Formats: sequence, C-alpha cells, structure tokens
Amino acid sequence: MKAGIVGLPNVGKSTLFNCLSNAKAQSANFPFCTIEPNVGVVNVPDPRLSKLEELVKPERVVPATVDIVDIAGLVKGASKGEGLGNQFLGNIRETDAILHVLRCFDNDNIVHVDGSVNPIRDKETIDIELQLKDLETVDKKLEKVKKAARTGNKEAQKEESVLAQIKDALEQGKSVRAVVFSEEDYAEFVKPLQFITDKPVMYVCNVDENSAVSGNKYVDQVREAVKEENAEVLVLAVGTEADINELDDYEERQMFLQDIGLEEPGSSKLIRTAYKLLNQQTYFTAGKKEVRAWTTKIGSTAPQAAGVIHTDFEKGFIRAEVIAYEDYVSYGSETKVKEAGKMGVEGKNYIVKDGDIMHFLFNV
Ligand SMILES: Nc1ncnc2c1ncn2[C@@H]1O[C@H](COP(=O)(O)OP(=O)(O)OP(=O)(O)O)[C@@H](O)[C@H]1O
Ligand SMILES: [Mg+2]
Repeated sequence: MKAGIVGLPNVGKSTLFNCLSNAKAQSANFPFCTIEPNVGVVNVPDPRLSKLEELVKPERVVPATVDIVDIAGLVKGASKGEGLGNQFLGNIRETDAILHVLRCFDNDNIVHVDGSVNPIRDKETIDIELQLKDLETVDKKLEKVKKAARTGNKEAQKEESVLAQIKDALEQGKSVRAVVFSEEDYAEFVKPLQFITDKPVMYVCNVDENSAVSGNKYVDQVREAVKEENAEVLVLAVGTEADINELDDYEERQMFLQDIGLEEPGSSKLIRTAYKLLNQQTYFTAGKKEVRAWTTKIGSTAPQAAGVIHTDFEKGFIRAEVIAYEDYVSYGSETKVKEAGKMGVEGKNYIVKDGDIMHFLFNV
C-alpha cells in the first residue's frame, strides 16, 4: 500500500517527502525539480510499541511502515500530456491514496507557477486534471459497453447507466469518490477501473513556521472549500519540519519543535492519518526476540493477517491466540493475561482488531 504526494510544481512536495522519509529527495526552488518519483518507506509512529518494548524487553522493535511516493508536479493541461502529464498521472494511478499538497504560505522568493498564492484555485487545477484523466477512462469504457448494451445485454445496460452517472459527475467537476453507488455496482463496475479521483484523499496545507499551530487565512479557505468532501485537512510547516528532520540529535529536534509550538512533528500525525486513509490497521507480535507491528487491512480475518507475516501462516492456519493491547498493558505480561483467562483462542473467522497482540499456530 502506498500514498502518493500530489500537487502543483514547486509547492513543497519533495520537501514534505523529506520531512517524512530519510531517503532524501531533491527539492529546489524551481518548477519540475522532480521528474522521476521518489519512493520512501516511512515508519508509522506508534506509542504502543514503546509500551510493549518496556514490558517485553525484546532484542529488537520493528515498527509498521507505509510507502510514500513523491510525484512530479502537475500543471494545467497535464491530462492532455502537458508537462509530461501522462507519465505523472500514470504515477498517481499506481498509488492507493493521495496526499494533496497545497501551498498556503506567502514568500516572494518561491516561484508559484500560476503567479500568486491561491490554494483554492490550485486545488481546482489539480482536481480538474485528475477528473479529465478519469473522464478519458470512463469514455473509453463506455464506448465498448454501449455496443453490448445496444444488443440488449442486460448486464451491459446496467454498466452503461453506472458509467454514465460517473461521466456526468466528472463533467460537472465532481470526483468519482463523491458519487454514491450500490455496493455491488461499485465492486463490479467502478472499482476495476481504478479511477484516480476515487482514491481517498487528504489535504496538506503547507504553511509558514508561524502558522504551524493555528493555521492562517489560506488554511481557513481550504477548510471551507473541502468541508463537503469529508476529507482530512492537515496543517504542516513543511519547510521548517524538513529542516528540523535534518538534525541528528533527538533532543535538539524536540527543542526546535517546541519553538514552533509543537509537541510532536506534524509529519507524525500525517503518517498516522495516511495509514488510516489507506484503510490499514496494526496488530502486534510480541516475543523476546522481537516486538513488531504488522499492517493489515481493516476487516482482515486472522488467517489473512497471518498471511502478512508469511503465506505459509495463512495456508496452514490452525488458530490464533489473541490478547487485546489494553489487557496486555494492564496485566503486564502474556503469562498474567493467560492466568486471568483474558487470552482469546480464535479460529479462522476471527476479525482482527487494531492493537491485537497475536500468536499464530499453523502447520506447514
Ligand atoms: N513552507 C515553506 N515555506 C517556504 N519555503 C518552502 C516551504 N515549503 C517548501 N518551500 C521551498 O519551496 C521550494 C520548492 O519545494 P519542493 O522542491 O519541495 O517543491 P515540489 O513541490 O517538490 O516541486 P516540483 O514539483 O518541482 O518537484 C523549495 O525551495 C523549498 O525549500
Ligand atoms: Mg519535487
């Protein structure tokens, strides 16, 4: 699962990538600095891991990760191939969620490709390009389906009406994610087409240092503009946080963060939110060798979750021993949880919960 950083050129996408990841992306004050996407594996900050570490005292601790991709800037006309648009849109299509960066800071030294700071206009520019690309996808499909529908094929007629609904929404400047479908129609006709504007989105307002905590007028405008989308809006002083992230010393980083009024980096919150946006949750394994966070889709069954560790675990799944995180912490050890009768023994239909501490039994 990966989240892609999307936005106009020169708004701070690579700088954001550098806040999140230790893989350094080139960032510079000129549009189209990034051409090839930068990919980084980012640890998901989780205080529960340190708590488990304290209790279990393992040899090592391994956090969950999420892949972040820094993509080239899109411009007006990208869907028609402008500014290598087709390649960039292809890069976006390969991601599972979108982090849309909006420039929300004034700074005459940093070039804006459209001449002035205006996050609402910028958002529309990007949205329109993504929607036009999806329109191309839906048109292509409609052409095929229409032929079959004309021959009286009932299934094709149903598909045609769903696609027509999508086309209509896109032409009105709406995104596919805003259209309501029945569960069946969605699974059958919509999901397989992998529309870009169907991917979950989160807006990242890139602000100046002084607006890191309370935002600014641009952020207010963004919140107002997206309030019907039900999307997360995150405020982040991307430039400042990237600088802080450069420091090796933890104490020093904390000091600079406190200077701008933050207790933890905004980027930590961003990663946790991205993780949720990707519909992922964490379960843990806890042993003397290793305490580890694993990522699984919300709603996974125990064997599916086991399959994240190894496909053999899924194939040969027998049962799982499960301890809720809260129980582990309040009883203090696996043995004590067992003594208290709080450890569950679950079969293959068990739906894994966020924070479960799991031990899988399987045969190979
Ligand atoms: N909050 C901020 N305040 C001031 N300057 C910033 C801020 N965020 C980023 N910058 C500066 O903006 C310039 C562009 O940043 P960056 O290279 O990250 O943009 P980009 O979106 O990746 O651009 P491209 O699409 O060209 O790859 C850099 O000089 C960076 O230092
Ligand atoms: Mg860049």
